[in-house]
Amino acid sequence: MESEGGAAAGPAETWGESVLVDFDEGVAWVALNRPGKRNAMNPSLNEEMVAVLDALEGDERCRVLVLTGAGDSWSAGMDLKEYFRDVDASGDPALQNRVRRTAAEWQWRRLSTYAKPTVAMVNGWCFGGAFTPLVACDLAVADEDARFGLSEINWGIPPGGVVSRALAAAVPRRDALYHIMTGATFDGREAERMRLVNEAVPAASLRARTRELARQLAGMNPAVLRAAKTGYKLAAEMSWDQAEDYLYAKLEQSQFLDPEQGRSQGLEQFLDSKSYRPGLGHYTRG
Ligand SMILES: CC(C)(COP(=O)(O)OP(=O)(O)OC[C@H]1O[C@@H](n2cnc3c(N)ncnc32)[C@H](O)[C@@H]1OP(=O)(O)O)[C@@H](O)C(=O)NCCC(=O)NCCSC(=O)/C=C/c1ccc(O)cc1
Repeated sequence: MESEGGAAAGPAETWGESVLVDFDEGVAWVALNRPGKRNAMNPSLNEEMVAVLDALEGDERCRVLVLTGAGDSWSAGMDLKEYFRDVDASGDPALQNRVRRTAAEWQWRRLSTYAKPTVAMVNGWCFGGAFTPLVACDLAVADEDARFGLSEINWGIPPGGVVSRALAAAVPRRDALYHIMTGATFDGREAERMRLVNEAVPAASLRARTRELARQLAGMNPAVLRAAKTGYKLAAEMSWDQAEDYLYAKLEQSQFLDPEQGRSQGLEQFLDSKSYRPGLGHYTRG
């Protein structure tokens, strides 16, 4: 994968056959790599992605993870042949359970509470099951001409896995039901309007804008970022009383786990040395 902004990225590492990882200044660019199949997610790609997420969690070269697709697709969703027809043909319920579990394992279970910030860079086709990792990523930037669709209804199934659950968490009800029920495609601009992605940009600036965002996150306090994003996501499922207790616990946990003691630095630099204003920017990490 080419790099922008003058930074030389190393050669992309392959993880098995279906995933590429390219490290560049604290950002791991993870590309689903079945461009000939529009990056449809088959069981072996799903297994590789579980391994990639595991490996990058402990890899210092990855401070932020960007999830994208090789070629002109982000992902055409689940592989209709290998994930559905071949598994049906096996007649093996245990196999079906295993492939479903592996897909869920990376597409939302690990990704949605990943220890590091995650950004989806939607560079093209995005269908069906691909909405799950898209919503699981913390932030998303799309090519304004990328095409999205909940195509399940077009080939005779309701959305499966947790696709509808992910939509309920991310987009307004009218938009979700319209697209679930019609299967109509929409572009990156429309995805931005319904807040499925943070922003949609022209293809020519997609990587540069994603890189800028990822680099910003890579420069921030990782312990506090982790507590902030996980706290938001999990508290959304709780009662207010539970959320208050949990978020205070999260706050105290982040101080305990933060080797740079960002809170003390932040208070000192504002109240004593008066070197910054928290309302307008960050403390300087020392
Ligand atoms: C508009 C596409 C994305 C691109 O069109 P194209 O650029 O003209 O490309 P082709 O259609 O010629 O596809 C190129 C190759 O990729 C293959 N391919 C292209 N998407 C695919 C594909 N999803 N599968 C399996 N081969 C494919 C396609 O068969 C073909 O293979 P080959 O003939 O060997 O070259 C088109 O391929 C397309 O409509 N793909 C299917 C999109 C789609 O409906 N995806 C499935 C959504 S449903 C879903 O994800 C389910 C979620 C779910 C989750 C969890 C659960 O437990 C249960 C359900």
